[in-house]
Amino acid sequence: MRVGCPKEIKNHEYRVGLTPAAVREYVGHGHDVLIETGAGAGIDAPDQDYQAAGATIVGSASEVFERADMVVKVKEPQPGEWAQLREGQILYTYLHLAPDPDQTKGLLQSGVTAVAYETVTDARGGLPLLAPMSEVAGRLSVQAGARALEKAHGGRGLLLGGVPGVAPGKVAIIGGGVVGKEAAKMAIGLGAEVTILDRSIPRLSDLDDLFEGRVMTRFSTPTAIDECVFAADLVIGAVLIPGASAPKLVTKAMLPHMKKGAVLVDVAIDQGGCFETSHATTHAEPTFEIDGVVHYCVANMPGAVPITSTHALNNATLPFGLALADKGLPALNADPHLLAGLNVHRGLITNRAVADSLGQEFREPLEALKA
Ligand SMILES: NC(=O)C1=CN([C@@H]2O[C@H](COP(=O)(O)OP(=O)(O)OC[C@H]3O[C@@H](n4cnc5c(N)ncnc54)[C@H](O)[C@@H]3O)[C@@H](O)[C@H]2O)C=CC1
Ligand SMILES: CC(=O)C(=O)O
Ligand SMILES: [Mg+2]
Repeated sequence: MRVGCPKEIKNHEYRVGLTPAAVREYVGHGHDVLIETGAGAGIDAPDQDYQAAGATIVGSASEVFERADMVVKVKEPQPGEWAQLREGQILYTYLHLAPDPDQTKGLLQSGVTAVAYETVTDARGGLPLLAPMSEVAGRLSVQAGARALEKAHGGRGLLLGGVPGVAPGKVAIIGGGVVGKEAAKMAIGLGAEVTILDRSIPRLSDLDDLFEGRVMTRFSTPTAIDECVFAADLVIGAVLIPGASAPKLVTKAMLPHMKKGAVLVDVAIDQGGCFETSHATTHAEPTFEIDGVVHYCVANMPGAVPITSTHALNNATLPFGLALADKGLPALNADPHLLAGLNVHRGLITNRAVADSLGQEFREPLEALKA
């Protein structure tokens, strides 16, 4: 198969779909790999490294889209990219379609077969291709929140860890999955007072064991959310219902009851956000303020640390990517976990949560693949 990787074009997105090490594996499996010139610049991987791994460097993204049987990316395709996709081609990347009807329409019209990293599953009920970026974003969320809390950045002017004799800041983390756990580690490391809210009692129990009393856990009800959000200096939104739009757990009406200059970091923004007042921002302009509350809603947080993120992402995407390249569409029939990643195929939506969130028709993926 001919596998292609264009340079990412989203605002301040410096990750790349394939590392030279991944290219070497695809080439070792007998595939041709096309890399857009400069695609690896953000991870300090020049064209020569890709050539040494066996790739062919091409001069433009359009050549990658035109010649590749499978396009490997990081972020959801941008409007100029949808137009270049076609039937019979596989797109392997993050998509986050539930809150994005325009992109969904673009993909449906292209006829492409689109496998979304964020809905591929594993045997333990996890999301193995989302997890590495959730680890990065979870850790970054506290860094971003701490910075936004600085007075010059619009925040309360509070140091999360306090100092001897002065109380630390309070951090409320809504959603105790991968993002929530990593955020908690960082917030504890800074010395903050941390509460994690989740709807899963087994998850709260695991977190309680893991942190040995260093975090408070709360079952996530509207009342518990009110209490924690109103008391917090920093709130991190980290909930997920896989594939679906995020539930709005912090409403606009709650903002006036929060501390002035408190910070909301909505990591779940890529699924539409879990704060009613969130809208996606970019690394160029990451924050905005509503009712005295600073919002940070960057939808590609891991793009800020592309070296760490790209290697972590490739570690996870490589085995499934090789299966797709080796077998083509039958790889989806052969592996229910990879099949769970199929979101769009030849003009059909094949992920139920995506279809339901968008109010569109759902087609069983195995049935769609037969069509
Ligand atoms: N903005 C960015 O750059 C990035 C965003 N993300 C996003 O972060 C979000 C979280 O991802 P993960 O931690 O990997 O998901 P996860 O599935 O590991 O954890 C989500 C948690 O939310 C909990 N939850 C669901 N409904 C809840 C409710 N009403 N109240 C409290 N908890 C609730 C679940 O029980 C689960 O423990 C996702 O939307 C993901 O796409 C991930 C990476 C980067
Ligand atoms: C998961 C995601 O949206 C990201 O890594 O950018
Ligand atoms: Mg995103």
